[in-house]
Amino acid sequence: MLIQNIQYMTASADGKWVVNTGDILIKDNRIDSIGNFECDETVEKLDGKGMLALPGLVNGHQHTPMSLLRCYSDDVTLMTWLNKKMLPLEMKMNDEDRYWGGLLSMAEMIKSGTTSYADMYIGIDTIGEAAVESGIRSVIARGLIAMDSDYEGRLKEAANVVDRWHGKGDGRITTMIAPHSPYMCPPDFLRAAVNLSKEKNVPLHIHLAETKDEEKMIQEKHGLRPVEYLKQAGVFDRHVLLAHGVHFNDADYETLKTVQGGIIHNPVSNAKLGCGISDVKRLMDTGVKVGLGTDGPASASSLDLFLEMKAASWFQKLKYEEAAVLSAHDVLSMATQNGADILGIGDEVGSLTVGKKADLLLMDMNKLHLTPSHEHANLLVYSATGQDVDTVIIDGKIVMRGRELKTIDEEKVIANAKERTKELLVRL
Ligand SMILES: CSC[C@H]1O[C@@H](n2cnc3c(O)ncnc32)[C@H](O)[C@@H]1O
Ligand SMILES: [Zn+2]
Repeated sequence: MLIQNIQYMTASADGKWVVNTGDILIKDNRIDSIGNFECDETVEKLDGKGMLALPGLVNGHQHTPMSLLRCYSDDVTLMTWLNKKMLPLEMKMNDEDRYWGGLLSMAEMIKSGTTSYADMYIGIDTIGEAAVESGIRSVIARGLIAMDSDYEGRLKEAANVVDRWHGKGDGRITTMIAPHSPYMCPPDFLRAAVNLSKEKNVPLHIHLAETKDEEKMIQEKHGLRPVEYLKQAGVFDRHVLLAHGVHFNDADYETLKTVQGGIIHNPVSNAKLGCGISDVKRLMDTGVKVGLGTDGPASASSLDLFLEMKAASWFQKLKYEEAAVLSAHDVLSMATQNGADILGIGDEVGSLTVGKKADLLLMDMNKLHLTPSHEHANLLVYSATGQDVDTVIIDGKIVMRGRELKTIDEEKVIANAKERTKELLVRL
Protein backbone atom coordinates (compact mmCIF):
# COMPACT_ATOMS: atom_id res chain seq x y z
CA MET A 1 0.00 0.00 0.00
CA LEU A 2 1.29 3.47 -0.87
CA ILE A 3 0.06 6.51 1.06
CA GLN A 4 0.78 9.40 -1.29
CA ASN A 5 1.39 13.11 -0.68
CA ILE A 6 0.97 12.88 3.04
CA GLN A 7 2.18 15.12 5.82
CA TYR A 8 3.46 12.97 8.67
CA MET A 9 4.73 13.51 12.21
CA THR A 10 8.01 12.19 13.59
CA ALA A 11 9.74 12.93 16.89
CA SER A 12 13.34 14.12 16.75
CA ALA A 13 16.03 13.15 19.27
CA ASP A 14 15.31 16.22 21.43
CA GLY A 15 11.68 15.09 21.84
CA LYS A 16 10.27 17.73 19.49
CA TRP A 17 7.71 16.57 16.92
CA VAL A 18 8.21 17.80 13.37
CA VAL A 19 6.07 17.61 10.29
CA ASN A 20 7.43 16.14 7.04
CA THR A 21 5.89 15.53 3.61
CA GLY A 22 6.22 12.51 1.33
CA ASP A 23 4.89 9.04 0.58
CA ILE A 24 4.73 6.11 2.98
CA LEU A 25 5.14 2.66 1.44
CA ILE A 26 3.73 -0.25 3.45
CA LYS A 27 4.70 -3.79 2.45
CA ASP A 28 2.96 -6.68 4.19
CA ASN A 29 2.60 -5.42 7.77
CA ARG A 30 5.61 -3.09 7.94
CA ILE A 31 6.63 0.42 6.95
CA ASP A 32 8.90 -0.40 4.01
CA SER A 33 10.11 3.07 3.11
CA ILE A 34 9.30 6.77 3.47
CA GLY A 35 10.17 9.23 0.70
CA ASN A 36 8.92 9.91 -2.80
CA PHE A 37 7.96 6.95 -4.95
CA GLU A 38 6.48 5.84 -8.21
CA CYS A 39 4.73 2.49 -7.86
CA ASP A 40 3.04 0.40 -10.55
CA GLU A 41 -0.72 -0.06 -10.71
CA THR A 42 -0.64 -3.30 -8.71
CA VAL A 43 0.14 -1.33 -5.54
CA GLU A 44 -2.94 -0.06 -3.66
CA LYS A 45 -2.81 3.75 -3.45
CA LEU A 46 -4.24 5.91 -0.70
CA ASP A 47 -4.44 9.66 -1.26
CA GLY A 48 -3.08 11.43 1.78
CA LYS A 49 -3.77 14.99 0.62
CA GLY A 50 -5.22 17.11 3.42
CA MET A 51 -4.36 14.41 5.94
CA LEU A 52 -1.74 14.23 8.67
CA ALA A 53 -0.25 10.83 9.53
CA LEU A 54 0.67 9.97 13.11
CA PRO A 55 1.97 6.82 14.74
CA GLY A 56 -0.98 4.85 16.16
CA LEU A 57 -1.88 5.88 19.69
CA VAL A 58 -1.23 3.53 22.62
CA ASN A 59 -3.80 3.23 25.41
CA GLY A 60 -1.64 1.83 28.20
CA HIS A 61 -4.30 0.75 30.70
CA GLN A 62 -7.78 -0.52 30.03
CA HIS A 63 -10.49 -2.91 31.22
CA THR A 64 -12.42 -3.21 27.94
CA PRO A 65 -15.62 -5.03 29.03
CA MET A 66 -16.32 -2.23 31.49
CA SER A 67 -17.81 -0.29 28.58
CA LEU A 68 -21.05 -2.04 29.60
CA LEU A 69 -20.78 -0.21 32.95
CA ARG A 70 -20.11 3.23 31.48
CA CYS A 71 -21.85 5.89 33.59
CA TYR A 72 -23.44 3.22 35.78
CA SER A 73 -21.81 4.82 38.83
CA ASP A 74 -20.12 8.20 38.92
CA ASP A 75 -19.30 10.91 41.45
CA VAL A 76 -18.24 8.45 44.17
CA THR A 77 -14.79 7.61 45.58
CA LEU A 78 -12.73 4.83 44.03
CA MET A 79 -13.22 2.31 46.86
CA THR A 80 -17.01 2.80 46.89
CA TRP A 81 -17.14 2.70 43.09
CA LEU A 82 -15.04 -0.47 42.92
CA ASN A 83 -16.34 -2.49 45.88
CA LYS A 84 -19.99 -1.44 45.97
CA LYS A 85 -20.74 -0.85 42.31
CA MET A 86 -18.28 -2.45 39.85
CA LEU A 87 -17.29 -5.76 41.49
CA PRO A 88 -20.86 -6.92 42.27
CA LEU A 89 -21.87 -6.43 38.63
CA GLU A 90 -18.62 -7.83 37.25
CA MET A 91 -19.24 -11.06 39.21
CA LYS A 92 -22.47 -11.45 37.23
CA MET A 93 -20.86 -10.88 33.82
CA ASN A 94 -20.62 -13.84 31.47
CA ASP A 95 -18.43 -14.49 28.43
CA GLU A 96 -20.93 -13.00 26.03
CA ASP A 97 -21.12 -9.78 28.05
CA ARG A 98 -17.34 -9.53 28.08
CA TYR A 99 -17.10 -10.24 24.36
CA TRP A 100 -19.55 -7.49 23.34
CA GLY A 101 -18.27 -5.07 25.97
CA GLY A 102 -14.72 -5.74 24.76
CA LEU A 103 -15.64 -5.24 21.12
CA LEU A 104 -17.53 -2.03 21.94
CA SER A 105 -14.39 -0.65 23.59
CA MET A 106 -12.19 -1.75 20.70
CA ALA A 107 -14.48 -0.06 18.17
CA GLU A 108 -14.42 3.15 20.19
CA MET A 109 -10.63 3.00 20.55
CA ILE A 110 -10.01 2.41 16.84
CA LYS A 111 -12.41 5.23 15.90
CA SER A 112 -10.39 7.64 18.01
CA GLY A 113 -6.97 6.54 16.76
CA THR A 114 -5.83 3.91 19.25
CA THR A 115 -3.97 1.05 17.56
CA SER A 116 -2.45 -0.69 20.63
CA TYR A 117 -3.71 -1.06 24.16
CA ALA A 118 -3.23 -3.05 27.39
CA ASP A 119 -6.13 -4.93 28.99
CA MET A 120 -6.49 -6.36 32.50
CA TYR A 121 -9.64 -8.35 33.07
CA ILE A 122 -11.26 -11.67 33.93
CA GLY A 123 -12.60 -14.09 31.28
CA ILE A 124 -9.86 -12.86 29.00
CA ASP A 125 -10.41 -15.50 26.27
CA THR A 126 -13.42 -13.65 24.91
CA ILE A 127 -11.44 -10.41 24.93
CA GLY A 128 -8.68 -12.16 22.97
CA GLU A 129 -11.27 -13.29 20.43
CA ALA A 130 -12.65 -9.76 20.07
CA ALA A 131 -9.12 -8.37 19.68
CA VAL A 132 -8.27 -10.85 16.93
CA GLU A 133 -11.51 -9.99 15.09
CA SER A 134 -11.19 -6.23 15.45
CA GLY A 135 -7.59 -6.18 14.23
CA ILE A 136 -6.40 -4.06 17.17
CA ARG A 137 -3.00 -4.70 18.79
CA SER A 138 -3.60 -5.90 22.31
CA VAL A 139 -1.60 -6.78 25.41
CA ILE A 140 -3.94 -8.91 27.48
CA ALA A 141 -3.70 -10.20 31.04
CA ARG A 142 -5.94 -12.04 33.45
CA GLY A 143 -6.56 -9.59 36.33
CA LEU A 144 -5.72 -11.34 39.60
CA ILE A 145 -7.65 -10.50 42.76
CA ALA A 146 -6.83 -12.81 45.68
CA MET A 147 -10.17 -12.57 47.46
CA ASP A 148 -10.38 -16.26 48.34
CA SER A 149 -7.70 -18.87 48.93
CA ASP A 150 -7.73 -20.40 45.44
CA TYR A 151 -4.37 -18.84 44.58
CA GLU A 152 -3.29 -21.84 42.54
CA GLY A 153 -6.38 -21.73 40.34
CA ARG A 154 -6.01 -18.01 39.66
CA LEU A 155 -2.34 -18.29 38.75
CA LYS A 156 -3.06 -21.26 36.52
CA GLU A 157 -5.65 -19.21 34.63
CA ALA A 158 -3.10 -16.40 34.21
CA ALA A 159 -0.52 -18.88 32.93
CA ASN A 160 -3.03 -20.38 30.51
CA VAL A 161 -3.73 -16.94 29.05
CA VAL A 162 -0.02 -16.58 28.24
CA ASP A 163 0.18 -20.10 26.79
CA ARG A 164 -2.96 -19.74 24.67
CA TRP A 165 -2.76 -16.15 23.51
CA HIS A 166 0.83 -14.91 23.33
CA GLY A 167 1.65 -14.30 19.66
CA LYS A 168 -1.88 -14.90 18.38
CA GLY A 169 -3.54 -12.68 15.75
CA ASP A 170 -0.40 -12.70 13.56
CA GLY A 171 1.60 -11.57 16.58
CA ARG A 172 -0.70 -8.67 17.44
CA ILE A 173 -1.64 -10.22 20.77
CA THR A 174 0.92 -10.36 23.56
CA THR A 175 0.37 -11.06 27.24
CA MET A 176 1.27 -10.00 30.76
CA ILE A 177 0.71 -11.23 34.31
CA ALA A 178 -1.60 -8.82 36.15
CA PRO A 179 -1.91 -8.93 39.94
CA HIS A 180 -4.60 -6.26 40.47
CA SER A 181 -3.01 -4.00 43.11
CA PRO A 182 -1.15 -3.98 46.42
CA TYR A 183 -4.47 -3.95 48.33
CA MET A 184 -6.01 -6.90 46.45
CA CYS A 185 -2.92 -9.14 46.59
CA PRO A 186 -1.38 -10.55 49.79
CA PRO A 187 2.46 -10.80 49.83
CA ASP A 188 2.78 -14.51 49.03
CA PHE A 189 0.30 -14.23 46.16
CA LEU A 190 2.09 -11.19 44.74
CA ARG A 191 5.43 -13.02 44.94
CA ALA A 192 3.92 -16.01 43.14
CA ALA A 193 2.64 -13.68 40.40
CA VAL A 194 6.14 -12.17 40.04
CA ASN A 195 7.60 -15.68 39.77
CA LEU A 196 5.05 -16.58 37.11
CA SER A 197 6.02 -13.51 35.08
CA LYS A 198 9.66 -14.71 35.28
CA GLU A 199 8.74 -18.26 34.35
CA LYS A 200 6.64 -17.16 31.36
CA ASN A 201 9.03 -14.35 30.45
CA VAL A 202 6.28 -11.72 30.14
CA PRO A 203 5.96 -8.36 31.93
CA LEU A 204 3.77 -7.47 34.92
CA HIS A 205 0.75 -5.12 34.89
CA ILE A 206 -0.52 -3.74 38.22
CA HIS A 207 -2.43 -0.75 39.67
CA LEU A 208 -0.21 1.28 42.01
CA ALA A 209 -0.57 4.28 44.34
CA GLU A 210 -3.92 5.35 42.97
CA THR A 211 -5.47 6.74 46.18
CA LYS A 212 -4.62 7.87 49.70
CA ASP A 213 -6.91 5.05 50.90
CA GLU A 214 -4.51 2.56 49.29
CA GLU A 215 -1.55 4.14 51.14
CA LYS A 216 -3.44 3.85 54.42
CA MET A 217 -4.52 0.24 53.83
CA ILE A 218 -1.03 -1.00 52.97
CA GLN A 219 0.51 0.93 55.86
CA GLU A 220 -2.00 -0.52 58.34
CA LYS A 221 -1.81 -4.08 57.01
CA HIS A 222 1.88 -4.41 56.19
CA GLY A 223 3.60 -1.39 57.76
CA LEU A 224 4.87 -0.36 54.33
CA ARG A 225 4.20 2.14 51.61
CA PRO A 226 2.68 0.62 48.41
CA VAL A 227 5.97 1.10 46.52
CA GLU A 228 7.94 -0.65 49.30
CA TYR A 229 5.38 -3.43 49.33
CA LEU A 230 5.86 -4.07 45.60
CA LYS A 231 9.64 -3.80 45.96
CA GLN A 232 9.71 -6.46 48.69
CA ALA A 233 7.66 -8.79 46.47
CA GLY A 234 10.20 -8.42 43.65
CA VAL A 235 7.87 -6.50 41.29
CA PHE A 236 10.62 -4.04 40.33
CA ASP A 237 12.96 -6.86 39.32
CA ARG A 238 10.69 -7.33 36.31
CA HIS A 239 9.52 -5.18 33.38
CA VAL A 240 6.35 -3.71 34.86
CA LEU A 241 3.43 -1.58 33.68
CA LEU A 242 2.39 0.48 36.72
CA ALA A 243 -1.08 1.99 36.26
CA HIS A 244 -1.79 5.39 37.90
CA GLY A 245 1.13 6.31 40.22
CA VAL A 246 -0.54 9.28 41.91
CA HIS A 247 0.71 9.15 45.52
CA PHE A 248 4.49 8.87 45.97
CA ASN A 249 6.95 10.31 48.53
CA ASP A 250 10.64 11.19 48.03
CA ALA A 251 11.82 7.64 48.81
CA ASP A 252 9.30 6.21 46.31
CA TYR A 253 10.70 8.37 43.50
CA GLU A 254 14.21 7.07 44.36
CA THR A 255 12.94 3.47 44.13
CA LEU A 256 11.14 4.13 40.85
CA LYS A 257 14.30 5.55 39.23
CA THR A 258 15.44 2.14 38.10
CA VAL A 259 12.08 0.67 37.11
CA GLN A 260 11.99 -1.27 33.84
CA GLY A 261 8.76 -0.42 32.04
CA GLY A 262 7.08 2.62 33.59
CA ILE A 263 3.95 4.37 34.69
CA ILE A 264 0.73 4.69 32.74
CA HIS A 265 -0.90 7.99 33.65
CA ASN A 266 -4.74 8.03 33.51
CA PRO A 267 -5.62 11.68 34.14
CA VAL A 268 -9.35 11.60 33.37
CA SER A 269 -10.07 8.53 35.51
CA ASN A 270 -7.99 10.00 38.36
CA ALA A 271 -9.95 13.24 38.13
CA LYS A 272 -13.37 11.56 37.93
CA LEU A 273 -12.67 9.34 40.93
CA GLY A 274 -11.13 12.23 42.89
CA CYS A 275 -7.82 10.35 43.29
CA GLY A 276 -5.44 13.28 42.80
CA ILE A 277 -3.03 14.46 40.13
CA SER A 278 0.01 12.32 39.41
CA ASP A 279 3.26 14.32 39.42
CA VAL A 280 4.13 13.45 35.84
CA LYS A 281 6.77 16.19 35.63
CA ARG A 282 8.65 14.85 38.65
CA LEU A 283 8.39 11.27 37.38
CA MET A 284 9.84 12.30 34.03
CA ASP A 285 12.54 14.46 35.65
CA THR A 286 13.43 11.43 37.78
CA GLY A 287 13.89 9.38 34.61
CA VAL A 288 10.74 7.27 34.90
CA LYS A 289 9.04 6.56 31.56
CA VAL A 290 5.40 7.74 31.54
CA GLY A 291 2.75 6.64 29.05
CA LEU A 292 -0.93 7.47 28.80
CA GLY A 293 -4.12 5.47 29.31
CA THR A 294 -7.81 5.91 29.88
CA ASP A 295 -8.37 3.19 32.50
CA GLY A 296 -11.71 1.42 31.99
CA PRO A 297 -14.67 3.14 30.31
CA ALA A 298 -16.62 2.95 33.58
CA SER A 299 -14.28 5.45 35.22
CA ALA A 300 -12.93 7.46 32.27
CA SER A 301 -16.34 7.43 30.51
CA SER A 302 -14.56 8.00 27.18
CA LEU A 303 -11.77 6.12 25.43
CA ASP A 304 -10.55 9.08 23.40
CA LEU A 305 -6.80 9.49 23.97
CA PHE A 306 -6.96 13.00 22.48
CA LEU A 307 -8.97 13.95 25.58
CA GLU A 308 -6.40 12.25 27.84
CA MET A 309 -3.59 14.16 26.12
CA LYS A 310 -5.35 17.46 26.82
CA ALA A 311 -6.11 16.51 30.42
CA ALA A 312 -2.53 15.33 31.07
CA SER A 313 -1.08 18.60 29.84
CA TRP A 314 -3.69 20.85 31.49
CA PHE A 315 -3.47 19.15 34.91
CA GLN A 316 0.34 19.45 35.10
CA LYS A 317 0.18 23.12 34.09
CA LEU A 318 -2.42 23.68 36.81
CA LYS A 319 -0.48 21.68 39.40
CA TYR A 320 2.72 23.64 38.76
CA GLU A 321 0.99 26.93 37.84
CA GLU A 322 3.41 26.96 34.92
CA ALA A 323 2.36 26.87 31.26
CA ALA A 324 5.60 25.32 29.99
CA VAL A 325 5.13 22.10 31.97
CA LEU A 326 4.22 18.95 29.99
CA SER A 327 4.09 20.41 26.49
CA ALA A 328 2.07 19.08 23.58
CA HIS A 329 5.30 17.47 22.32
CA ASP A 330 5.74 15.64 25.64
CA VAL A 331 2.21 14.24 25.68
CA LEU A 332 2.38 13.11 22.06
CA SER A 333 5.42 11.03 23.02
CA MET A 334 3.58 9.68 26.07
CA ALA A 335 0.65 8.57 23.90
CA THR A 336 2.88 6.84 21.33
CA GLN A 337 6.47 5.62 21.86
CA ASN A 338 6.50 5.81 25.68
CA GLY A 339 3.31 3.77 25.92
CA ALA A 340 4.60 1.23 23.41
CA ASP A 341 7.84 0.85 25.40
CA ILE A 342 5.94 0.30 28.65
CA LEU A 343 3.75 -2.31 26.94
CA GLY A 344 6.94 -4.08 25.84
CA ILE A 345 6.24 -3.55 22.13
CA GLY A 346 8.27 -0.38 21.55
CA ASP A 347 10.73 -2.04 19.16
CA GLU A 348 7.86 -2.86 16.80
CA VAL A 349 5.47 0.12 17.10
CA GLY A 350 5.24 3.64 18.55
CA SER A 351 6.77 5.71 15.73
CA LEU A 352 6.67 6.10 11.96
CA THR A 353 10.00 4.38 11.38
CA VAL A 354 11.06 2.27 8.44
CA GLY A 355 11.08 -1.38 9.48
CA LYS A 356 8.49 -1.00 12.23
CA LYS A 357 5.01 -2.51 12.04
CA ALA A 358 2.62 -0.28 10.06
CA ASP A 359 0.37 1.08 12.83
CA LEU A 360 -0.70 4.59 11.93
CA LEU A 361 -3.61 6.95 11.69
CA LEU A 362 -4.54 9.69 9.25
CA MET A 363 -6.12 12.81 10.71
CA ASP A 364 -8.45 14.86 8.53
CA MET A 365 -7.01 18.33 8.97
CA ASN A 366 -9.56 20.07 6.76
CA LYS A 367 -11.72 21.11 9.72
CA LEU A 368 -12.77 24.46 11.12
CA HIS A 369 -11.23 23.77 14.51
CA LEU A 370 -7.93 22.62 12.96
CA THR A 371 -7.45 25.77 10.88
CA PRO A 372 -4.86 27.30 10.50
CA SER A 373 -1.91 25.04 11.30
CA HIS A 374 0.89 27.07 12.89
CA GLU A 375 2.28 24.22 14.98
CA HIS A 376 1.08 20.70 14.31
CA ALA A 377 1.89 19.14 17.70
CA ASN A 378 -0.02 21.89 19.51
CA LEU A 379 -2.94 21.60 17.11
CA LEU A 380 -3.16 17.84 17.60
CA VAL A 381 -3.09 17.97 21.38
CA TYR A 382 -4.98 21.16 22.17
CA SER A 383 -7.53 21.33 19.31
CA ALA A 384 -8.04 17.90 17.72
CA THR A 385 -10.33 15.15 19.03
CA GLY A 386 -10.71 11.48 18.22
CA GLN A 387 -13.52 12.44 15.82
CA ASP A 388 -10.91 13.93 13.50
CA VAL A 389 -9.31 10.54 12.86
CA ASP A 390 -10.23 9.54 9.30
CA THR A 391 -8.22 6.37 8.63
CA VAL A 392 -6.59 3.79 10.88
CA ILE A 393 -4.06 1.19 9.74
CA ILE A 394 -2.96 -1.59 12.09
CA ASP A 395 -0.36 -4.19 11.15
CA GLY A 396 -0.54 -2.93 7.56
CA LYS A 397 -4.33 -3.43 7.31
CA ILE A 398 -6.91 -0.68 6.95
CA VAL A 399 -9.30 -1.08 9.90
CA MET A 400 -11.05 2.27 9.40
CA ARG A 401 -11.36 4.42 6.27
CA GLY A 402 -13.43 7.62 6.01
CA ARG A 403 -14.53 6.89 9.62
CA GLU A 404 -16.08 3.60 8.54
CA LEU A 405 -14.91 0.58 10.52
CA LYS A 406 -13.81 -2.28 8.26
CA THR A 407 -13.48 -5.10 10.79
CA ILE A 408 -16.37 -4.34 13.15
CA ASP A 409 -20.08 -3.97 12.42
CA GLU A 410 -20.76 -0.84 14.42
CA GLU A 411 -24.57 -1.12 14.48
CA LYS A 412 -24.38 -4.75 15.56
CA VAL A 413 -21.96 -3.94 18.39
CA ILE A 414 -24.19 -1.14 19.68
CA ALA A 415 -27.31 -3.34 19.59
CA ASN A 416 -25.59 -6.28 21.32
CA ALA A 417 -23.90 -4.13 23.94
CA LYS A 418 -27.28 -2.59 24.85
CA GLU A 419 -28.89 -6.03 25.03
CA ARG A 420 -26.08 -7.52 27.15
CA THR A 421 -26.26 -4.57 29.56
CA LYS A 422 -30.01 -4.98 29.98
CA GLU A 423 -29.62 -8.68 30.75
CA LEU A 424 -26.69 -8.08 33.07
CA LEU A 425 -28.68 -5.65 35.20
CA VAL A 426 -31.50 -8.19 35.55
CA ARG A 427 -28.99 -10.72 36.91
CA LEU A 428 -27.92 -8.36 39.72
C1 LIG B 1 -9.63 -8.28 38.16
S1 LIG B 1 -9.90 -7.55 36.64
C2 LIG B 1 -9.56 -5.81 36.83
C3 LIG B 1 -10.39 -5.15 37.89
O1 LIG B 1 -9.94 -3.83 38.01
C4 LIG B 1 -11.02 -3.03 38.36
N1 LIG B 1 -10.73 -1.64 38.09
C5 LIG B 1 -11.08 -0.89 37.05
N2 LIG B 1 -10.58 0.34 37.17
C6 LIG B 1 -9.91 0.36 38.33
C7 LIG B 1 -9.17 1.33 39.02
O2 LIG B 1 -9.04 2.56 38.55
N3 LIG B 1 -8.59 1.02 40.18
C8 LIG B 1 -8.72 -0.21 40.68
N4 LIG B 1 -9.41 -1.19 40.09
C9 LIG B 1 -9.99 -0.90 38.92
C10 LIG B 1 -12.17 -3.58 37.57
O3 LIG B 1 -13.37 -3.21 38.16
C11 LIG B 1 -11.88 -5.07 37.59
O4 LIG B 1 -12.57 -5.68 38.61
ZN1 LIG C 1 -7.49 0.16 36.08
